[in-house]
Amino acid sequence: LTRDNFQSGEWKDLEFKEYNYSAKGQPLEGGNLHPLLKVRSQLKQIFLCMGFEEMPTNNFVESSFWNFDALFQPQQHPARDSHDTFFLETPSTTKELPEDYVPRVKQVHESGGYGSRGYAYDWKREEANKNLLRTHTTAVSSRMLYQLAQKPFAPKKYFSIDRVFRNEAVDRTHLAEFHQIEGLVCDRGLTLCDLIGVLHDFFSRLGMTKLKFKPAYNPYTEPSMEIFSYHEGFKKWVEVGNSGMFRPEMLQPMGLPEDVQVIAWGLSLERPTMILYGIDNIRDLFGHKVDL
Ligand SMILES: COC[C@@H]1[C@H](c2ccc(C#Cc3ccccc3)cc2)[C@@H]2CN(C(=O)Nc3ccc(OC4CC4)cc3)C[C@@H](O)[C@@H](O)CN12
Repeated sequence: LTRDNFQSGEWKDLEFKEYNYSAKGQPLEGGNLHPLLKVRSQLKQIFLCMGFEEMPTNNFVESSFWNFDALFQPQQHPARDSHDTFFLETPSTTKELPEDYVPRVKQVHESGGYGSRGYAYDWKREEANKNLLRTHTTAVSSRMLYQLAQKPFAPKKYFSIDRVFRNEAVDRTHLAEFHQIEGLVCDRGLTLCDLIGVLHDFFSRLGMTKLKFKPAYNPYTEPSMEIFSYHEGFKKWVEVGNSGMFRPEMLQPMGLPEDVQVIAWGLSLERPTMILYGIDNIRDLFGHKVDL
């Protein structure tokens, strides 16, 4: 039956078969949410249920100052080399740094303070001005903690889940960029026990109830711990993240009260997604399939 033969009246001389009301319709090809986005919203819900606020991470470009110097990461540290970090050509430098804070960062790098000996080198403003693609969301954490220090102190719990960029060799499980997940708690009198406790709470919400911790090193946390979880499926311990207590050399120059500590941890979004979805090549997570 068409519009034409209906309007012309031709339909009266035509023969039509019975309408089959139980015929199945065409399968609807709806879209699917991307696995990364599904795991990201699951993790966001976990943080929100734990009372954490999301940090604003909508700046991929960062200054070396917030990405490294504010975190007490020395200017000669290998991670600051262009072999590990993507530096920008245009705009190559930032002009906006808090001029009252920069001298305190310079001082703590050069001669320490707050019980630290510092690194005894000439800290250069030009190095701190260099723009880069942030290598970790801890750059955002440093900005947020500095802002927190500019107001009368109130405890805070922050989280971030966003893209970070590292100039590293790519392989089956590593790309030059990945999504970092980071949580931090800022309060008076926090200890390593509080860090271990919040890690058990967080990872238990991901089904990981058997954790163990190994001493580690980060330039901006002391003590630091690698986090391992026993994977019943693989029957082995899997490294599921890194954590630590931000150093006084990072927190004190910001102006946070002396009795305030910050515990923090991080993991990637790709690793849990690949394991949860049984994906063994990270390229299968992104775009067209490139068989190497
Ligand atoms: C360039 O590598 C960095 C990335 C990424 C990572 C590592 C450290 C941090 C951090 C931090 C930090 C530390 C102190 C203070 C603030 C932030 C963030 C991401 C993962 C961190 N890792 C990681 O995600 N592993 C992981 C996480 C969850 C998971 O869930 C499965 C369902 C069971 C499985 C695995 C550990 C390793 O994969 C590691 O080899 C790769 N790491």
